[in-house]
Amino acid sequence: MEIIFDELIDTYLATRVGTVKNFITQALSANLVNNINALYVGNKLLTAGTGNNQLVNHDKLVRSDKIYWLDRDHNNVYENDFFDLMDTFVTHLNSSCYAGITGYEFHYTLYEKGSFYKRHLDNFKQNGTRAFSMIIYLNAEVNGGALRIYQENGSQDISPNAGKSVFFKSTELEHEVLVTHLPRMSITGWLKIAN
Ligand SMILES: O=C(O)CCC(=O)C(=O)O
Ligand SMILES: [Fe+2]
Repeated sequence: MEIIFDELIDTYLATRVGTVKNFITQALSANLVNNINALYVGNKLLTAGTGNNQLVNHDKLVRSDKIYWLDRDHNNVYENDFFDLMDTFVTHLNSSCYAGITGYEFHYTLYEKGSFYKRHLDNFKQNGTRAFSMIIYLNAEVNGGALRIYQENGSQDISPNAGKSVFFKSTELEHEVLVTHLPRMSITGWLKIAN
């Protein structure tokens, strides 16, 4: 596991965008997909908003994904496997990079066919507890839906394949999700620092 964590951290340090394949196993990915499908059928997924907590706009021109927050209290074995993995990663990140992460939040995300998320920044420095953005992709099959990351010297497209994780500083990099031509599933989250 440490090798995978280090690849994510090293690619982040080298290029400001960390990526690694097989951050989670294909088996865990498939089980998390099943969870999203059950949430979808049970009508539990919420329309995602933009902006801060005081003012959440459900602006379908900006983003059209649907979300559901993970929680250990759900007592779902796969959700807890995911949290266990994240706890190990955060411990490793804090001890190897003094990152000072004190918490996190993660939601399941479903982009239905035709959905997208326009160019944005995940956090503005003023109210910043979201230090790092992290996405773990779950799709066995991908068609469209790349994550496009903008840097000064151009942009980079990342294909959202099952097991892959992406990691970058939330205040630093603008990015967007291109239109997906298949349902696109992921876990999206933020590693937080104390305010
Ligand atoms: O799913 C992705 O690739 C990125 C999602 C994203 O940018 C966000 O939820 O803020
Ligand atoms: Fe984002």
